[in-house]
Amino acid sequence: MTQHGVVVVPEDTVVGVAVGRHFSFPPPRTGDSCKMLAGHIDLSATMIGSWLDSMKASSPRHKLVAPRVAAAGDDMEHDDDWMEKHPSALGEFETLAAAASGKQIVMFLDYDGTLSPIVEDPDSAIMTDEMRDAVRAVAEQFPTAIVSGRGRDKVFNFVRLAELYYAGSHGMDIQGPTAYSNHLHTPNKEEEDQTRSVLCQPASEFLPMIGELHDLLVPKMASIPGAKVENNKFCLSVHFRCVDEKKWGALADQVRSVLRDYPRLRLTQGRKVLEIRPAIKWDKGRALEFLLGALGFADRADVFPIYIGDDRTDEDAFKVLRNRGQGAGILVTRFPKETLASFSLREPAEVKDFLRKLVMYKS
Ligand SMILES: O=P(O)(O)OC[C@H]1O[C@H](O[C@H]2O[C@H](CO)[C@@H](O)[C@H](O)[C@H]2O)[C@H](O)[C@@H](O)[C@@H]1O
Repeated sequence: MTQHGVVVVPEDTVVGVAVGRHFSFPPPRTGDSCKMLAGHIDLSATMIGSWLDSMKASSPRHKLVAPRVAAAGDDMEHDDDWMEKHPSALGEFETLAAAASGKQIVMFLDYDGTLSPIVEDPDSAIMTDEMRDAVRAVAEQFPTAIVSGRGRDKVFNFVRLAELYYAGSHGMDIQGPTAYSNHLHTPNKEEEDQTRSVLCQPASEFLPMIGELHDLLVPKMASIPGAKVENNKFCLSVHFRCVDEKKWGALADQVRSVLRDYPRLRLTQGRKVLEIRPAIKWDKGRALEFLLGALGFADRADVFPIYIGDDRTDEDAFKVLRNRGQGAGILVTRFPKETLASFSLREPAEVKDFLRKLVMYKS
């Protein structure tokens, strides 16, 4: 839906799922599911008339109850159905491993809600040492990238693994590893230099505009208790997780009034956050494609990208995998959600278990 020239996309909206009747993996290269979720436009069409409704819709209340933890009286019918279409990547690990067999796995990991649990204060979303060890072990086996809405430096400071690729600002700020990694099985200088030189910043011209908008929004948001503006370099996040629901309308109005003067920026909605970013054709899916190309896998049939993420912005990457007919998208969620991912995991702890299992399988 477009409101005053700004596109708003609900991120956590709980909707009915119509992605085929049964789980099929690998997913079809092109199919109804891709058409249904083609970009943000279809989804916005399901939105209820206003920003406020959209923000409220981003607070799902029905938790996903997987069969293994079902309690008496739980509404199992919907969950069973959803789980059948998006089975646990842990439960179906053998299926996934069989599909990846003989192929080069490339791992893509979202940060918030995937490697660290969602917390109230965005600056406190730390990653546990156990999770860091699991990611480090994966990166020893496969090329591994962090793909986040956060600024690249900020997400690096949380993850602190120099051997990874980082794609910050929703993929608009990409940099290769700054330390050698074992997955480069031929550690010659030329190859290492090539890897380190990977850099892509398709929205660099927007940097002054984003800075200007940040300086305008901070004093406006100061009047709304609990609101927080986060500078993610090529994007901005306006957090409302700690804002009284009665003030959400005022917050949305303030953001909308400021954005009216910036037609080259667009708005999406994440988990209790409004995300402002350049209106260019670049997203986490494009970042995934760029990195596969930089790694030399653009046209290779023997590559198996795995993308794990929890948010609406990760759907762009799941869609790329569907369109390529390659790899596996894994959605981290406790709620049944419309998604193009093939598998699911319920929380970061399960992501950690999955990463560990993958490392053990490959060693
Ligand atoms: O792509 P991601 O790495 O998932 O980044 C998306 C947004 O994540 C962060 O916000 C979310 O996590 C916070 C910490 O748990 C939470 O407080 C907030 O409500 C969530 O929306 C990050 O702070 C944002 O800048 C990112 O856009």
